Amino acid sequence: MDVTIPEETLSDDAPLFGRGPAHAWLIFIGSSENDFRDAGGVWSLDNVSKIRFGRVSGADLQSEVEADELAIRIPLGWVSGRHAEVRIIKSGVGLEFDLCDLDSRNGTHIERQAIPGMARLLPGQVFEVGRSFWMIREVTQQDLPPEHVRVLDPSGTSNPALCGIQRTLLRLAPSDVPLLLHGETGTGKEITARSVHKLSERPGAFVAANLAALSDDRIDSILFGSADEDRPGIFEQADRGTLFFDELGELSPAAQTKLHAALAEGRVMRVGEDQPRKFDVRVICSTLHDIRALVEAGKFRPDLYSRLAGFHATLPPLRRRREDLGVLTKVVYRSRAGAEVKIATRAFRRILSHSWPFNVRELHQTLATASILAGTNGEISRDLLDDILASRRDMPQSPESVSELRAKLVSELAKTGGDTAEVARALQREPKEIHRWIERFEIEPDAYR
Ligand SMILES: Nc1ncnc2c1ncn2[C@@H]1O[C@H](COP(=O)(O)OP(=O)(O)OP(=O)(O)O)[C@@H](O)[C@H]1O
Repeated sequence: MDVTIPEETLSDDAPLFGRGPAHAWLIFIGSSENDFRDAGGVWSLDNVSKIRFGRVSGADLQSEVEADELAIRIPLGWVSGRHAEVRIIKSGVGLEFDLCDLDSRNGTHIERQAIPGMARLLPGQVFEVGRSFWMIREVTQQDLPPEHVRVLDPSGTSNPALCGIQRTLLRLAPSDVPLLLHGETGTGKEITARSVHKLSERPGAFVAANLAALSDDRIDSILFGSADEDRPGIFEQADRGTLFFDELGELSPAAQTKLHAALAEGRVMRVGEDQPRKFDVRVICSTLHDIRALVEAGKFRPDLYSRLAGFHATLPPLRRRREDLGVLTKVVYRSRAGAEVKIATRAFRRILSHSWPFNVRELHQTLATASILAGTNGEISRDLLDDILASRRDMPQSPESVSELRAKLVSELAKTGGDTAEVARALQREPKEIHRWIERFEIEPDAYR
């Protein structure tokens, strides 16, 4: 089957060409044949002009640098003794990579296409050497090994952009600098916020709030608490801890004003009380939207933005960090199914070529379902994955029929001028759900503005 990888998945590296001295990493995505052992390994290619791939006996992947050659020895029977090599050429525009098959028994592939002897390999492309999967990434500077950031991300990352973000977040974690985490749904914004809170060693609680789902009249009691009910608001609950606001870009103007006032004053009054209460919170916000664009469009208060975005990080979508798919697959299906489930190599190729529009959450759910449905031999097959991914295309879990739902969504978008927060309120749904439907139906909310 022909698979075309969207160009977007490769583009991480493109802007780096021509920007000073080029550096690159070789990344081992992993192999389902040995349960993703050593997946996520990274080698710097500084001073390396050739990478040689061949087989080794035993269980461990081995590597050795000799002069300017990096020898990678893979413990898989599918790999030939001398299987393939990558020649690295320094050119005026940066680094260039030629992948050569050395007459191997099982061939060498780039994005699932067998290469005819030799082919140009682009950074960000997945290449396959005897059922083991690899990638080269160009990086702007000689970077720290990704092991240094594993403490923040439970599964670790070998993606240079995400390594950089996580390194910065690690350094900022013990401070009270407010963080704004931007990214598509399911990219791990909340999980990142929780990790930052854990590392901050702030003694208070981590409190997650979604103000976008609330009507303006309920916001006061949620933010500030209620004297009648003797209930603290979220600022009090998160005192000396971390307050996580989900979906910042969906805040109504009234909610923005209240939030700004509370943060500026550092104290709140419960509804029905006239005694101010001080709080000390570290704020982390997440958003699907480009808040700076909302500020420029006059839809988000600039003073609130500047108060919340001490550091603004954009978490990459899964399709732009395919080097992490081996590690993420291993972590996810192990935690769901224990060690007894295996993934067929054909199924892992499917995982590598799927675009994962709902990111890590979609990968989690797909593998969780697949682990349960895996046949009596305990193997997740390519056909099973295809069936699960195809079933998702059909519709969100909802009692309404697809056409009814779509019609309602379009009509509310038209009524509200494309205001998704308003649509969520009108349809009594979470804004996140509205965004998932919009993506699923490929609707362009801007067209209704
Ligand atoms: N690096 C990761 N390792 C393991 N699991 C992850 C990782 N990133 C995300 N997940 C999983 O993906 C799911 C979504 O993560 P999370 O809720 O943090 O995403 P989000 O970006 O906040 O999504 P949304 O915008 O829809 O709220 C969770 O089940 C989480 O466990």
